[in-house]
Amino acid sequence: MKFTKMHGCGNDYVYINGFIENVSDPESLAIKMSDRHFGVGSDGIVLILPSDTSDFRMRMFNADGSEAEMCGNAIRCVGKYVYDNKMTESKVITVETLAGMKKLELTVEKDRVTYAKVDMGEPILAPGKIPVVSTLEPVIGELVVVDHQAYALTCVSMGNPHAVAFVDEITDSHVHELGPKLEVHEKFPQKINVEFARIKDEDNIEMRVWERGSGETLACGTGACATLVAAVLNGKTNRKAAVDLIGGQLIIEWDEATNHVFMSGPAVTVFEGVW
Ligand SMILES: N[C@@H](CCC[C@H](N)C(=O)O)C(=O)O
Repeated sequence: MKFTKMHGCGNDYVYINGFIENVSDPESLAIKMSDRHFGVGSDGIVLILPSDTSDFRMRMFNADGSEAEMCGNAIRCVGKYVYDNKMTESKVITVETLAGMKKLELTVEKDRVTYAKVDMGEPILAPGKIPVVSTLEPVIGELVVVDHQAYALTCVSMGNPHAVAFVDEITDSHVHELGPKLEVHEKFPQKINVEFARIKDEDNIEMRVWERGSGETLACGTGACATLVAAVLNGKTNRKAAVDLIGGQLIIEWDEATNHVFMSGPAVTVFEGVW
């Protein structure tokens, strides 16, 4: 089976062209391929498929085999894959996901996609739909207790669930110790992606993530969108800001007129292989 390893800001997935390859058990394939010692090594796998409603369809599986509704870094790479492999000639495409249809505008240099802007749709703020057990709406500063300490979290869904903690300094212990405990906390019935964010100024945010199903990754596109929305809800930034992640930078804008969030960032092919 042919595959392509790609990344967006270091958030790396194995991409499989479902137009020509048949994957019968993507959950276990994701676990095997993602293994960084015995597999290809990735944060998960992404299937690129035909769609009845959009130009293409994507399915995304975390490194533990769980399927996620949406992936911001992966959808930019899907745009690059289909354009670079001449599956479309259009620089504006739509992609069906479990979180609805997303529209991409592709930037092409020397016949290859280098960058993409994605309309990520409206953020979901109702607690029951994120989902989070909370009486607040929007869920700003929900106190979640871990090891007898309360953490104030702002919760946002970008189709997949996120909890954002604003901190003065992001530490390894936040990400590696608190992250996994929050991921499976009883307040989050479908588990949660956890973002730790430091406000640099009103136009710049630093963020690290503990992802549901994959652990720490070098970047999270939906997480960066959720963080910008959380920062605006808390009055900490403007509606457009740069989010600096370990693996690179994403530009996120929460447009007031449409209520849509727009994410712009790079898409990179690393190598192709045969499994
Ligand atoms: N890295 C992704 C998000 C991947 C899915 C996430 N771990 C989940 O389970 O919701 C991104 O770039 O958005």
